[in-house]
Amino acid sequence: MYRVLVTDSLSQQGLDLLKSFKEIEVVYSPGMKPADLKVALKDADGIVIRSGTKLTADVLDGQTRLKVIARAGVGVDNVDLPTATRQGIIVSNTPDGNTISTAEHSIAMMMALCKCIGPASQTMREGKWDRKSFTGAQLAGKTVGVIGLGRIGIAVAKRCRGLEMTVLGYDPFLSEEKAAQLGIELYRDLDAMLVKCDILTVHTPLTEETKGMIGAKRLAALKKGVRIVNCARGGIVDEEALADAIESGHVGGAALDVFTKEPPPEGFRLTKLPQVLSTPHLAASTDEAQEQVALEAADIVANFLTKNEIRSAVNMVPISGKELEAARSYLDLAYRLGLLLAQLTKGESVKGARLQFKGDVATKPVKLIASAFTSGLLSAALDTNVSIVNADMNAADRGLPITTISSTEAGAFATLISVTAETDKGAKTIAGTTFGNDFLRLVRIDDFQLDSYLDGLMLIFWHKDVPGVIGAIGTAFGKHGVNISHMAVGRKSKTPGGGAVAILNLDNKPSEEALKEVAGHPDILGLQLVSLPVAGAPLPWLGL
Ligand SMILES: NC(=O)c1ccc[n+]([C@@H]2O[C@H](COP(=O)([O-])OP(=O)(O)OC[C@H]3O[C@@H](n4cnc5c(N)ncnc54)[C@H](O)[C@@H]3O)[C@@H](O)[C@H]2O)c1
Ligand SMILES: O=C(O)CC[C@@H](O)C(=O)O
Repeated sequence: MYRVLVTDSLSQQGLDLLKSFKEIEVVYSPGMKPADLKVALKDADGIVIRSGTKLTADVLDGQTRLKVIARAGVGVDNVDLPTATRQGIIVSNTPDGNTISTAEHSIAMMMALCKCIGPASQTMREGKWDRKSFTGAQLAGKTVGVIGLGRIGIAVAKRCRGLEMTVLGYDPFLSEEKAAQLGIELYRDLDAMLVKCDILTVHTPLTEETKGMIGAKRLAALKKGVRIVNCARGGIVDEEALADAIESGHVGGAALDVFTKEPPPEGFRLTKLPQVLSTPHLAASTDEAQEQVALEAADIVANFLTKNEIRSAVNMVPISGKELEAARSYLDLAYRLGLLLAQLTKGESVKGARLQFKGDVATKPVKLIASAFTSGLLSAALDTNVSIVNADMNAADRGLPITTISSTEAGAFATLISVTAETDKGAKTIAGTTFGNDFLRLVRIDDFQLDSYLDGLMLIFWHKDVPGVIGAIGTAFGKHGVNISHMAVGRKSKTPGGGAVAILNLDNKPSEEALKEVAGHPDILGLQLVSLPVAGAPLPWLGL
């Protein structure tokens, strides 16, 4: 049974969807305190949050059971992504569900600000009929500057065009062609755009670069009387500088849905100013948006836990459920090769690894398949869960280069993954292939070609290619009650008499005594017992 926490208010449709999975127990606890959250997460496989829950480094640190965080909304600035990633926790958001509602809110705020709706309504509530104090501005014919032209910025720009405004835009990642199609005059220099705006609206994420992007200097450079809208993230427009600029009369007013600290602290200057219209982070709070993001977030968590599908992850290579399914046997193969190589190089100091993808596997997401290999290679050595989410980060932390080359040209096999570990003792290469979708095979150990199952307990022994060795091992294991389920032998040359390697797949673990007896055979040059997950086991490379 999987346990999923929901720690912010979530629409009923999302909760119902989560509860409809019989494998999932839902704990709905909106507004949980950080200290309780840390404890509750110890017994949770997944969590669904909105912007109220702060998954800080402290809260996430040491959470070994948690596998997936779904943010019902866009911004993941309330999740410590490096800590989540380091621990192999997938973080997903629902990027599309609240775009329109948030764009509409931005337009509503812009309109209301320009028409003095907030303060005028307040005077009416107070029983006054005051027509002299309020003179608004018409939007048609005004110039609006949109910073950040992603989903919401573009939806806002389109609506502004509909209101007959001139739309200027600044976003380093939008092409001139796309901007032209949308009727947006694109600027590559933010300061050149700012001096032209009657209204400025921001729609970027909060990043190191965008934090305080509109500070005192840029506010001073704006036209006198400019109006500012922020329905993206608090802090993109510097709050202190904005309050100063409004009090000085340079900025005409501001409409704010978001704040650096939410809720803002007692005595917060900005929201007290009459020229400021504010809402408590409400842009996405519509029935439609909340239903949509809740359904998407519930779907993300449930599908990950019950079907191992990864959707809208923000901390790993993007991959659709279909692509993941198509690459699943290769991910599993690469993970097992990594795990096997780690055991074969035990006691050596691994300096890096080289991967070669040949044939069909090269048409799949090889970066992710390489991460699955790395998760296998490192999971034996690290006591943290190493999955495709955090494998590359863990390798980089250890200064372990993992390089890949791929070619769609098939060789002797329709598909082949070869992996080589460079260690202080030299290089060790193994290679594997898939037989159908479900059968994973080891086909090479160094210079030996063979065909062995890649699962469960495997006894690998290097021996002289002379008669009697295999029979003697069979007899010894028979005596000690060890059942052999499969055997593969490979030798370097085509003719007998040289070196050979054999792999026995075993149903049960041989005793020390049995291993000693086998190792004592005069023609056995070395042996190693290794262990891989049984075929069809849960997927450790996904953190499961
Ligand atoms: N108030 C709310 O309730 C609410 C609801 C939804 C989203 N949001 C916030 O709105 C913002 C935009 O969301 P979105 O879905 O459009 O995101 P998005 O990722 O689709 O778009 C963000 C855009 O910002 C641009 N950008 C990034 N850095 C920039 C920079 N330095 N200068 C200029 N442009 C830059 C990106 O290129 C991108 O096009 C986010 O901060 C999100 O958290 C708020
Ligand atoms: O959870 C919310 O309502 C806010 C959502 C919004 O800030 C977002 O980034 O999607």
